[in-house]
Formats: sequence, structure tokens, C-alpha cells
Amino acid sequence: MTAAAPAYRRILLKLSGEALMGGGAHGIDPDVLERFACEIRDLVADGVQVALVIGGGNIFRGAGLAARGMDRVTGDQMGMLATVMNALAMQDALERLEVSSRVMSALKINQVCEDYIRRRAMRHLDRGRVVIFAAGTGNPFFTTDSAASLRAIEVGAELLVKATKVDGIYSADPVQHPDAVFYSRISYDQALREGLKVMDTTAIVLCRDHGMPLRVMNINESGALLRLVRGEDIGSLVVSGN
Ligand SMILES: Nc1ncnc2c1ncn2[C@@H]1O[C@H](COP(=O)(O)OP(=O)(O)OP(=O)(O)O)[C@@H](O)[C@H]1O
Ligand SMILES: O=c1ccn([C@@H]2O[C@H](COP(=O)(O)O)[C@@H](O)[C@H]2O)c(=O)[nH]1
Repeated sequence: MTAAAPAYRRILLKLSGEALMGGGAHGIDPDVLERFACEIRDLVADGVQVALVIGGGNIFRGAGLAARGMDRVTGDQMGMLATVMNALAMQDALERLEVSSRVMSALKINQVCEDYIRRRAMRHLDRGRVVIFAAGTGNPFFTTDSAASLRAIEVGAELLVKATKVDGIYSADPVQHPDAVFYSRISYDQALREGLKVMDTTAIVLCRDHGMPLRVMNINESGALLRLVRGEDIGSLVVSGN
């Protein structure tokens, strides 16, 4: 029996920077990086065009640095540079698996990687290359969740997948509230009304206003991403509604 064709032609996958730490306190666990790269390779092998945004929470977050006294904009710039490091690490891991990829940065750092140019990004995707969008939106006071929504809309992704450490969206943070209720399907407005912190508000509003379907799923569940792009109901789906 042949496998089902993927349900999506092009997706944007937002990977949590923190998930890259594995069991560590910060930085990148090479085994975890390789595991995530294998999951992405399987999507590409299935014929899905994959754009990636990786967070920077495993290295720096501007808000955290500002809380310790640093100028917020400087902290955010360090956070954005942290996402470039994660992007380079992922590019390296993908290319070791013979998956062609490009890093495109919203901040100019073009001795290291390409600048973000939308039409070039779309061309890379059309050619089957994984495009890793680095440095978030290029502006302070934003997050990589917002960058993921923005880029997903810009490049015409059919689905934004937020791959994180929990199984999906709950009525409260399940890490702190183990009795929280799981939502398999929820509207953008309900997520905003209930102030659910799994994805930042700007990112959800962008998805809502531009009709970008959003899935939140657990990246640590092996094979789940592939099943998702093949149409299985994995994690939580955020769409229009009440
Ligand atoms: N209502 C909720 N449902 C699910 N998860 C929630 C909720 N509220 C808070 N969370 C937390 O949100 C986290 C998801 O965000 P994640 O760690 O991916 O954040 P991020 O800031 O995007 O990551 P990073 O900065 O590391 O890239 C989960 O680990 C979970 O503990
Ligand atoms: O558009 C953006 C995206 C990110 N930042 C800064 O980077 C860090 C890391 O991103 P996370 O989404 O938290 O993983 C973020 O905390 C910001 O400080 C940014 O300034 N602009």
C-alpha cells in the first residue's frame, strides 16, 4: 500500500528554541538537534515544502536580559542573534542529512547567511530547500512566534505549526497546572479571550486576521509531524469561530 499524499504543499514550522536544550539548562543538545532535523528531512522526503523559524529561548530572551538591568533593545538584538545561531546549527544538521537548506536573516549578516528577500525565499521553497528564517522580524519588542506568523503569511504557507514541549493548547499552562483541560480545536478569539500563553498575542492576531490555520503540537513525539502533514488530527488546531 502506498502512503497518503501530504495534505499540505507548504508549511511553516516554528520550533521552540528551548526544546533544543533537551535536558540541559541552555544551549543546544546535538542529539536533540539531529532528531529534529530527521523529522524535518522526513517532511521534505514526503514532498512538503518546509519553512522554519527557530526561537532563541535556549540562549537569550530580551525580556529576561532586561529584567536583569540590560537595555531592552540591546537584549532583543542579542535574542535575535541567538536565533541566527540556532538557525545555523539546524542548517548544519540538515545538510549532514543531505537536506538542502538556506538561512535567511531579517538582520543583515550576509557574510554568514542570506538576507531575507521574500521572492528568493519562495524560490528556495519551490526548489525543495528548507528555508530557515532567522533573526525574527528584525525588530525589537517582537518574538519569533510573531515572526513565524508573519513569514507564514508572506510566503503563502498553508499551515503554521508551532512545535513545542507540550501536546497542544490547554486551558492553562499544563506544566504548571497538570489538571488543565486540553483543547483539540479552538478559535483565535477564544485563545485571545482566555489569554492562553502558548503563542503570543500578536502572532495569534496576525493568524486570525489573515486566515492562517495554526497547529500546536509536541515536537518530542517521534513521527507526529509527518503524521500531521499527512492529515492526522495531531495537537490543537486554531481556526476561525467564536
Ligand atoms: N494554555 C497553554 N497551553 C499550552 N501551553 C502553554 C499554555 N500556557 C503556557 N504554555 C507554555 O507555553 C510553552 C510553549 O511555548 P515555547 O516554550 O515553545 O515558547 P517560545 O517562547 O515560543 O519558545 P522559545 O523562546 O524557546 O523558542 C509550553 O512549553 C507551555 O509550557
Ligand atoms: O522579531 C523578533 C524576534 C525575537 N526577538 C528577540 O529574540 C528573543 C528570542 O526569541 P523567542 O521568540 O523569545 O524565542 C526574544 O525574546 C526577543 O528578545 C526580537 O527582538 N524580535
